[in-house]
Amino acid sequence: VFPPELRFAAVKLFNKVFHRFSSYCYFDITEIDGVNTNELYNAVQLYLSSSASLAGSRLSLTRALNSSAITFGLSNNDVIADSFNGATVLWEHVVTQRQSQTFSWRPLPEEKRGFTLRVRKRDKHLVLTSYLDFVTERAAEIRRRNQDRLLYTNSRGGSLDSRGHPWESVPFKHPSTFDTLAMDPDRKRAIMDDLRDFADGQGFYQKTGRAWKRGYLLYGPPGTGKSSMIAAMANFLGYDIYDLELTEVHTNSELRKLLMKTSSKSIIVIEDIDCSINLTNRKKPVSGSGAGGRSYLDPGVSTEMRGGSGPGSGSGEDGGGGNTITLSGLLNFTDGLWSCCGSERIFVFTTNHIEKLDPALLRSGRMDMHVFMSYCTFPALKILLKNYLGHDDVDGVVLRGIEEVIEKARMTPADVSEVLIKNRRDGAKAVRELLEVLRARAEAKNAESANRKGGPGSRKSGEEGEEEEEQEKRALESPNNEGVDFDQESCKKGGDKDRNGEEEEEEEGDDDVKGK
Ligand SMILES: Nc1ncnc2c1ncn2[C@@H]1O[C@H](COP(=O)(O)OP(=O)(O)OP(=O)(O)O)[C@@H](O)[C@H]1O
Ligand SMILES: [Mg+2]
Repeated sequence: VFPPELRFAAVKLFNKVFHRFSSYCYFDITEIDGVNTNELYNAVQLYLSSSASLAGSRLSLTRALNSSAITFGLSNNDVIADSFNGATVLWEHVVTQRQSQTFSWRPLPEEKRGFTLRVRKRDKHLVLTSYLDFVTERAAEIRRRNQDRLLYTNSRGGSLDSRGHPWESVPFKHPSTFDTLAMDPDRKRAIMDDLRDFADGQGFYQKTGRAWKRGYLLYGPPGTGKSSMIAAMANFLGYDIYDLELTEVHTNSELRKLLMKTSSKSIIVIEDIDCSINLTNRKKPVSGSGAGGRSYLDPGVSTEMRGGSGPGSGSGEDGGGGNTITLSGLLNFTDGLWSCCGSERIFVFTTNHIEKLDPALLRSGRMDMHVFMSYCTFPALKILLKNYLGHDDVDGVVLRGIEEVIEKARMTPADVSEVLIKNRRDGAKAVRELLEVLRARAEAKNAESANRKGGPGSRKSGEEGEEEEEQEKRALESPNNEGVDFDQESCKKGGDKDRNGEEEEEEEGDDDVKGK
């Protein structure tokens, strides 16, 4: 009856009058904004999934790729109220059919989805300044919690994937936690506290002008739980892991690019740092680098490096021809200007031979914590018993026997685990056998040291002895030896001076000496 223009004008007028007298204003958050996905839409959806979980009348359930958790969401055209700092807001999930004739460069979903947020006009400012930020932050947190952690690797030798990413990822499902990690409970607690302080330390790092990152150096014999510790750290903090294979990285700039593509809240791991990097003189590209180029750090070269590897030396040079990673490149990677693109990152280096590392890597502030992973101690053994047998109330006599010999036997937690796994169905037998093995080992060690005192001719007693002898020899030969001690000294001093309450664990220094 009415001409369309008149109808349109009437609706417009009505809306205007309605809005003038209404005490609410409305915000539309559509799923697709032009051609881009609207991040805020996803954030709101996730946020509501946590608060809506029980209050809503009708909920939709989703499970994301790689996730083990189910999230709740608002169903189509359903409404839910939320409150924030005294303001009440109303969310409506609006779903309409999309007209099919619209042209688009990329296929759009058939439904047009969006959230409409209704707020009182007087709360508008609060909502725009704080509430939406709060929603976005909460969503990020939920996303992290729901998503299984990822383990990234750069093992493709520098090639990029279809999205231009140098890292490849798989879901990270390592079951190691600090509960199952066998080590001295006090040291374990200290590490957990340190990690917790780090994760909560945004304000501290801001205030002190430090990049929000932390370095851990885990060292000790094979099978003492260095890799397990890294997994436990990731599970404890809920961080992703970037396992950096240095032999696959060819230049310093490649290394920098890899770093730039890591996300915050992650652990960047370089395992066996002493073997995986060919630390070379900056001006002398070494042909042996690359996939097969695993070589031990040459002490001569490292001495040469030491002169030029002070804090200021790592200023981004790509080693002459630019085809090899240098120590300075690595140092830049860990604590140059580039290390702070992104934040909240932990660097973990592991090594079986700390004495082979260049002092520049060990200097204070670079690797904040030096953690010695030692042979199995009695408290650590108790944790292993609990892990593998389900309890640690073992026959008192056997337990005392074990306590007596365990330090002398110098068995790694991996070796102890092996014995326990083999007999895990029969706990009593497992510990009896463990005691036997420990005694045999302790005796062997005793005999060995007696032989050693007897002179060089009588030294070679089995593989073990040889290996230990080898290690010892290397430790003696290594010019970095004083470097380590000096470093730890300066670490402690640095801790007093500028790292308020973040000082090293003193006992590690002692352990370190013991370890050699
Ligand atoms: N401290 C420990 N607590 C619990 N389990 C341990 C511990 N140390 C070793 N293990 C067991 O031994 C196995 C090997 O340990 P892991 O890989 O962590 O050793 P590692 O120190 O990284 O050795 P490597 O130096 O050879 O890399 C693990 O699968 C784990 O089950
Ligand atoms: Mg390991």
